[in-house]
Amino acid sequence: MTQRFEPEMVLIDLDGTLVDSVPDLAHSVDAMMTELGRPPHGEAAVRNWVGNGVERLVKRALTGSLDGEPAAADFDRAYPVFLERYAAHNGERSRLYPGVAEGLRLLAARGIQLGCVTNKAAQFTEPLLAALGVAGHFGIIISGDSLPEKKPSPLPLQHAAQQFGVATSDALMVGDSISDVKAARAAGFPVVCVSYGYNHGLDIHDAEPDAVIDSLAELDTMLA
Ligand SMILES: O=C(O)COP(=O)(O)O
Ligand SMILES: [Mg+2]
Repeated sequence: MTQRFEPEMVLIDLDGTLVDSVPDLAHSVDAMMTELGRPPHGEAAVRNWVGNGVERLVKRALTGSLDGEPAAADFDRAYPVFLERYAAHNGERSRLYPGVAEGLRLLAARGIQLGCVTNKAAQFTEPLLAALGVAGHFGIIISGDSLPEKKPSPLPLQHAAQQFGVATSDALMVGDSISDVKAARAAGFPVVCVSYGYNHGLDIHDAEPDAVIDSLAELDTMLA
């Protein structure tokens, strides 16, 4: 039986859900690596490293591993280079995934309140949403550094629900990664994941979201 949802508010993740931002992130990571005199990683590696914020991305690039901790001096040298490169190139090669523009329109047409909850730093989130022409859909935008904790903490989701005056049971989280599922579960939100995003190279079905969709437009078929 198809799962049915009846949300008053839908919170949507950014990287890997609304936007394929890896081309710009990988370009900036590789520009940083080159500037540090180190070999570039390429898009395929960077794709598995996105989703826990830009600091963690830079640490992953420096160590070549998901949980690696570089020497503080290496990080302090690399991080500002990455920030400067990404600020200059954010949005250039990034695109909305197919079905996103239509999916947002369908949600808005139902009168559902929309928020964007991302681990991306605020300095990059707002220009990216604006450049892709979708910023106006979101009544709230919560970035990775907007609050003391980011996903997988439930805090950003709880904060958005509170701002909209919506009970967590009347909310829905839509994301692409295990962090979105963990944050939603901890906040008491139902959660739907997209099949196409970034989940550190793992199948998102293994995280056991309530449903998996192949495009944001497909969500409309699951709403009561
Ligand atoms: O890792 C990031 O910077 C952003 O990730 P998110 O939009 O998928 O939360
Ligand atoms: Mg994501």
